[in-house]
Amino acid sequence: MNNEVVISIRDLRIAFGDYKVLQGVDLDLYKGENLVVLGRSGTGKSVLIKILVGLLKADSGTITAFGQQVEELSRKELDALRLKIGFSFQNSALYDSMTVRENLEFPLVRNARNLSRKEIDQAVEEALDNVGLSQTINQMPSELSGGQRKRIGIARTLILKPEVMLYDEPTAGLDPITCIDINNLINEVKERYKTSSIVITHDLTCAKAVGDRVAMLFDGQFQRVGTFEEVFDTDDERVQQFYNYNFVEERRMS
Ligand SMILES: Nc1ncnc2c1ncn2[C@@H]1O[C@H](COP(=O)(O)OP(=O)(O)OP(=O)(O)O)[C@@H](O)[C@H]1O
Repeated sequence: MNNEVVISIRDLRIAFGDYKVLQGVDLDLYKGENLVVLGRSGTGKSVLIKILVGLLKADSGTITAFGQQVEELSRKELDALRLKIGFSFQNSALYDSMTVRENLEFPLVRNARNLSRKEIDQAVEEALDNVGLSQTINQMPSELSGGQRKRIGIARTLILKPEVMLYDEPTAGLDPITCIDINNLINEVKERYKTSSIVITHDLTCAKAVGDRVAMLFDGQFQRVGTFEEVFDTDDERVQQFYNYNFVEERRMS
């Protein structure tokens, strides 16, 4: 991690009707770090990610990405920016009627990069190899386990070589061993692709394993930001409750 900021969010606000979800969010993502966003259900984590990728528009506030103020970009500039930010959806969002190969080719072809057949094949093979699933290239998503589907979803995002990765609940619905595999993969992606990442999760084991820093959202703002240990070293009841609930749940499950 270094001191270069790749995404900077200032005083971001959004409300749905009278319901204020984000109420002045400030956050910096540094180059090369994994930043984990924690928060209870409904605190606005997904809303924040959706604003970052342009699926939702904030009521006010600024986002600066790679030195450009997002609100001031033209449509064309925004499209170029979106290619630098890869979004790995919670449900992997694979196309069930396409093979793994076709799923991976899709973003390359759609973004019309004038690649040759050979270049496409190489990119698919490399992305699959980097998530450890070369052998699944001709399989259908329905033939894969939940953990494998997550990996393919991540490979499909990585194939465009984004500078920033956004992971939405990467370990949701996976068993504890598969969760460890996915955590390791997130760390490997950081090393191999030199990405900066925002990881949204409820899973404290994941937060601890991948987070260089953790940011905890409640009452519409990041109330605590720091290393995992720094964030949870507090008497704040809401933070303690979140910590205890998570680890108690995990013990119950194991
Ligand atoms: N398009 C929308 N219109 C109206 N309300 C919305 C919309 N999107 C989100 N919300 C509301 O904003 C709040 C925050 O939602 P969000 O999905 O960001 O929560 P979250 O922190 O990601 O929760 P979870 O961990 O359960 O996924 C919720 O109360 C949700 O109902």
